[in-house]
Amino acid sequence: MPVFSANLGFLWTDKSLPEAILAAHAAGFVAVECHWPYETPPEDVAAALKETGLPMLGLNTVRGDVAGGENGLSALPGRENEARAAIDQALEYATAVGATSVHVMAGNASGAVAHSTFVGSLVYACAQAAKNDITILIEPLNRNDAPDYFLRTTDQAVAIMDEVKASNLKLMFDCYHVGRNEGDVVTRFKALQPVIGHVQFASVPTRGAPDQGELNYAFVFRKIDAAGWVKPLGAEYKPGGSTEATLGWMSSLV
Ligand SMILES: O=C(O)C(=O)[C@@H](O)CO
Ligand SMILES: [Mg+2]
Repeated sequence: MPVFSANLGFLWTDKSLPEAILAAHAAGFVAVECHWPYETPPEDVAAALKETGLPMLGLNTVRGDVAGGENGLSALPGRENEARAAIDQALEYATAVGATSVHVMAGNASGAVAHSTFVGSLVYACAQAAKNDITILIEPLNRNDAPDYFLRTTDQAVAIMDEVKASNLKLMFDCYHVGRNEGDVVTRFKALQPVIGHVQFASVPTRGAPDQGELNYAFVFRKIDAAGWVKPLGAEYKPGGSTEATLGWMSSLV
C-alpha cells in the first residue's frame, strides 16, 4: 500500500516549518520534504522531526535571484561558484536535519555550455553528498510552468545521469511534470524505476490535490505500488486554502 510524504513547500504554508511537520504527522503522513527551509534554524526542524519521528526526505538548492526570474544556478555558465555555494548550503542543512536527498536546481538556460555546466555542478554535488550518504536529485520541470528551465524531459535527465556516472545521482520523478510534459506516466515510471530516487504528484493540469484532474491517481498509485516501489510518495500540490480540507485522497485513492 502506498505511503505518503507531505511536501511542506506547498502544504501547510500557513504554519512555520516545525508546526507544519507536526500537522503532517497528525494527518497521517509518514515523511516530510520541503523546498527552501533556509530561514528556519535547522535545530528547530530537527526537534520537530524528532518529536514526530518523521524523516525529512529532501530539500532544494536555492534558486538565486527569484524576483529577477531565476530558478536555480547549477546550469548557468559563469555562475559555477554560486552554484557550488548553493550545493554546500543545501548539503549542510540536509546533514543538520538528517535529510536523505538534495534536489539540485538547474536554472533557466539552454545549449551545450549550460549542459556541461550542469554536469560539472552535479559531479561536484554528488562527490560532496556521498560523504554523508545523501542522494542528489534532478527534476525535469514542465514547459508550461517553467518554460526556460534547463531540464525539461526525463530523457534529458537520463542522458545527464549517464554522463555524470554517480551512483548517488537519481531522478526526481514528479508525476505532475511528467504528466504535463510527456504523458504516459505509468509506462515512464516503470521504465525509469531503477534511476528514480523520489516520486512526487499533483493533479494534472491544475497542480491541486490528486483526487481531481485528468490523471487517475488511484490507478497510478496502484501501479507504482505493484511495481514494488515502497518509498513514500511526495504530495507536492497546492491546496488553495486549508490543507486539511484537501486530504480526503489519502483514504479514497489507496
Ligand atoms: O516544482 C517542483 O516540482 C519541485 O519539486 C520543486 O521542488 C522545484 O521547483
Ligand atoms: Mg516536484
